[in-house]
Amino acid sequence: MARNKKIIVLVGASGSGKTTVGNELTKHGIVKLVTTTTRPPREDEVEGIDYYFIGKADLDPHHFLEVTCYNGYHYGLSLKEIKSALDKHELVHLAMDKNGAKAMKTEYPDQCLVIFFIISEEEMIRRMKMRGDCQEAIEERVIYRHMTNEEARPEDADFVIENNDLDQTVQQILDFIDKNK
Ligand SMILES: Nc1nc2c(ncn2[C@@H]2O[C@H](COP(=O)(O)OP(=O)(O)O)[C@@H](O)[C@H]2O)c(=O)[nH]1
Ligand SMILES: Nc1ncnc2c1ncn2[C@@H]1O[C@H](COP(=O)(O)OP(=O)(O)O)[C@@H](O)[C@H]1O
Repeated sequence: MARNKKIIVLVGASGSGKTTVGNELTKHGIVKLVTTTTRPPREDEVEGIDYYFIGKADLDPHHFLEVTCYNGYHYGLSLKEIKSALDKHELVHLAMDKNGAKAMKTEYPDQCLVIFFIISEEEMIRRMKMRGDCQEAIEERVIYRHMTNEEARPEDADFVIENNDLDQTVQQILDFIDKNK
């Protein structure tokens, strides 16, 4: 695949801002890759925009570049989604956990740029509350953070950022992408 194509992978704990920053990147013309999940949709999530929502029985791993299990649900990037996007676009982005980022780095070593968001536990909880997550979901994600050492920078991160000021974060990421084109 052409080296000038770039896949921006946003990684970080729940509430760190992957979705919000991803939406801003979309506004800047960077196309979002929509992944598939067995998790039920949140109130404001839209099929085909946030995720492709499917039942567990419908997830055939042969159709996916990778599948991860996060907090009891499966998530995966379909081969169809990535192939069709990379045929048409130079620059794409998506949010993934660390397993997904590793798989993408292995598959697309020259194209993949992993951006890792640092967030304290206190701020993560505050933001999940602000997003409207229920207490149970928040507790599950905090436990998941502890169990998986989610806050540790992944070894394959290309850029690490504290998403405090959204506009600043987006600009820093756009600058980083420009430098690595
Ligand atoms: N490996 C992998 N991770 C994914 C994929 N899609 C989403 N994720 C990640 O799965 C985790 C859980 O996502 P979600 O339930 O939407 O929770 P959120 O992080 O609180 O918004 C997040 O770290 C997502 O970035 C995928 O296709 N593959
Ligand atoms: N830089 C920021 N400052 C303040 N709030 C933010 C910032 N980035 C995101 N948020 C808010 O934090 C919450 C969680 O963000 P979200 O993008 O859903 O995180 P993630 O996709 O990583 O789980 C949302 O309510 C969002 O509006």
